[in-house]
Amino acid sequence: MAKRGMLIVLSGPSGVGKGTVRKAIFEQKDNDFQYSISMTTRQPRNGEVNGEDYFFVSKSDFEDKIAHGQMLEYAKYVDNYYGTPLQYVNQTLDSGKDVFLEIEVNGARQVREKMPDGVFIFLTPPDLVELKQRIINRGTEDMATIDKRMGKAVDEIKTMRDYDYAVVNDDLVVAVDEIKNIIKGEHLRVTRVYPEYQEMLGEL
Ligand SMILES: Nc1nc2c(ncn2[C@@H]2O[C@H](COP(=O)(O)OP(=O)(O)O)[C@@H](O)[C@H]2O)c(=O)[nH]1
Ligand SMILES: Nc1ncnc2c1ncn2[C@@H]1O[C@H](COP(=O)(O)OP(=O)(O)O)[C@@H](O)[C@H]1O
Repeated sequence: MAKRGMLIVLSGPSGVGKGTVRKAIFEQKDNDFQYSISMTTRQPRNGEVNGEDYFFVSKSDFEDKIAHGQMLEYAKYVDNYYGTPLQYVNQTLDSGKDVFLEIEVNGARQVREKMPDGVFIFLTPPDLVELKQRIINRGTEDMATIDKRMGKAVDEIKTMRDYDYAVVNDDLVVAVDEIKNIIKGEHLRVTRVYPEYQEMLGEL
């Protein structure tokens, strides 16, 4: 049986650049992990594709999946549900492949409780002024929604200490590189417990 894959969780406040960083990571083809597409009740934005950006579903469908235990985690975020379908994650990890989640902080906390072996990475903004500017620049939310999101951001940033790593998303290229290095480093730690490597590496 294949060794179970590693779960990688990227979280952080809305607008910090999680989606941008995730897309940049997956545009580079030199990685071997699978992105878990989230499910949401939010309306698709212009250009978003069902089954690529998210699985867009109705509130009743989402609640049905929660009731049937089909979500690894979920959160209500600014009036909409967001969550990770459980089956894809388990099947992919069982097949020996790594799975990458990009989720908000409440969901990350639930995953940490269920799968503490995962690697938890917090993406943090250089500062709050820059965070607000990024959400405004993106132009996808009205001012009332932006204020709601900023209100949550401070509480979200306080959870940083619960993570294995914090990466500052100042320069996108640097942040992407740091995340890829973290994942590589974690793999090395895992492979070091293999008996056949112990001889090569000596006393660990
Ligand atoms: N808990 C949880 N959060 C998610 C999931 N998918 C996306 N999110 C988060 O939900 C929040 C809102 O997402 P979205 O409406 O797409 O806005 P954006 O990430 O700010 O572009 C973001 O913080 C996402 O990272 C998920 O499956 N579970
Ligand atoms: N390193 C960065 N420097 C400047 N702007 C960035 C950076 N990373 C992301 N952004 C911008 O910030 C905004 C929010 O990014 P997004 O990926 O949607 O955040 P999140 O998924 O965390 O909500 C977008 O307009 C994006 O282009």
